[in-house]
Amino acid sequence: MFNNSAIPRIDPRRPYVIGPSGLKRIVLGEEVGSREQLQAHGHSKAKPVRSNGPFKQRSLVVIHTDRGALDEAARETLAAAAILATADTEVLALLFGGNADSVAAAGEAGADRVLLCEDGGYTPQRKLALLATVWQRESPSQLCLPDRGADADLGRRFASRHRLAVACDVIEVVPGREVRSLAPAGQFAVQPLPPVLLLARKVADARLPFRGLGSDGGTEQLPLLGERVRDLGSSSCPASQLALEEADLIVSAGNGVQDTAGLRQLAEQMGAAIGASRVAVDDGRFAREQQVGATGKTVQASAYLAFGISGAVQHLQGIKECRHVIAVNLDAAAPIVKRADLTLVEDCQTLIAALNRLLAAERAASSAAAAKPVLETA
Ligand SMILES: Cc1cc2nc3c(=O)[nH]c(=O)nc-3n(C[C@H](O)[C@H](O)[C@H](O)COP(=O)(O)OP(=O)(O)OC[C@H]3O[C@@H](n4cnc5c(N)ncnc54)[C@H](O)[C@@H]3O)c2cc1C
Repeated sequence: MFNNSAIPRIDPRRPYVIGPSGLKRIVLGEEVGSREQLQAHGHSKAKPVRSNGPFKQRSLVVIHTDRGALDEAARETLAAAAILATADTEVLALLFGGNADSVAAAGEAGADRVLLCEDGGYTPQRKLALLATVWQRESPSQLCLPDRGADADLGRRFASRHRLAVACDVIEVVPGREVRSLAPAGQFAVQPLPPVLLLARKVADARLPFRGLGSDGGTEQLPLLGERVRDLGSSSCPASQLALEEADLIVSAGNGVQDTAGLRQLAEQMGAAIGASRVAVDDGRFAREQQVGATGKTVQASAYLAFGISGAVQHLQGIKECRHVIAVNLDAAAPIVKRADLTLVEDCQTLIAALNRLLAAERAASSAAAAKPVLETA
C-alpha cells in the first residue's frame, strides 16, 4: 500500500523478513524478502522526509537514552512507530536524558518532533507524572516503548495507573487491528491493538528509507515534576568491588594474558572492573565470578578491553550489550576482531606494561602539579 506522499507505507498484509533471531520483522516494500531494497535505502545519504504533515494524530514514543545516545532498541522502536504511521500521523519522541545528538538520531530514526527531559535517575513517580501530562496535552493514539529496562517499567506503570490495555514483547503489529507477542514455547499471543505497546528487540529494521522531521519539527525541554521516591544519588566504590554486570569499564583477560599482576594493576589505575575468559578462569588465574560469557556474566560496559581473548562464540554472548569493544591480540584473524570496534595487533604483556608506565607517569605528573604552590601576583 502506498500513500500520496510517494513514500511506501506498511501493508496490512505487510511483507516481513525473518530476522537473524528467527522473528518476523516489520519492513517496507511490496514483497516478502524485500531486504535488499531496504538495505539499499538504508545506505542512501539524503533520505526524504516521511511526511511533512499536516498531522492530525500522533504516536508517542518514550525512550530512556543510554547516556545521551539512542541504542538499537530505541531506534528500532522509533522506526516501528514511523513505519506504522500514516501520512497524517506525527511521530513524537519523548527522550529522557537526551541531547542534541540524540535529537538528530531520533529524527533519522523517524521522529517528527522531540520532547527532551533530564533523566533524573530512578524517579518513577516524576516520570509517570510527566508522561501523564504529555499524554493529556498531545492526545496520542498510540504509546510505544522498548520492552526493556526503565522504558518497560514506565510503560507498565503508566498502563496500570491509567487502566490502559498493554501488549508486551510485541513482535508484529497489524495497523488498526491486532498485535502479536512472543509467548512461551515458540507460540504467538494475538490480541486487539491496545493503546500501549512494549516492543521486542528487532521488531523493525532501524535503517529506514526515509527520516522524520527531527529537530525541524520542533524540540521542547520539559521539567520533571515532584517525586515521592527520593533518589539519594550514587556513591563510588573501588572498581574491584563492583559487580561485573554493573561495570561501565571492564578490562578482561584471556588465555593470552600471562602477566596477571600487570593486568590487575592496569585495571586499578584505570578504575576498571576485571573480567576473564573461561580458559583464564579454569586455569585459576581469575575467580569464577569474573568469567564473562554464556556460562559466566553478561556485561554491558561502555568500553570492554579484551586482552588476549580469541572471541569464541560463548565469550561473545556475554559482551553483546557492550558499547565499544577494544581487542588486543597477536592474531589479526581472531574472531574477536570482527566484534571489536578497534583492534591492536600487539603482545598483551608489552602493551599492559606500557599502559601501566604511562598511567603511573600521568598520575605522578598530576599529583606533582597539584602539590605545586600557587604564586600570587600583587
Ligand atoms: C558449553 C561451553 C560454554 C562456554 N562458556 C564460556 C564462557 O562463558 N566464557 C568464555 O570465555 N568461554 C566459554 N567457553 C569456552 C570458549 O569456547 C573458549 O574456549 C574460550 O572463550 C577461549 O578463551 P580464550 O579466548 O581466553 O583462549 P584461547 O582460545 O586460547 O585464545 C587466546 C587468544 O589470545 C591470543 N594471544 C595469545 N598470546 C597472546 C599475547 N601474548 N598477546 C596478545 N594476544 C595473545 C591468541 O591469538 C588467541 O586469540 C565455553 C565453552 C563451552 C563448550
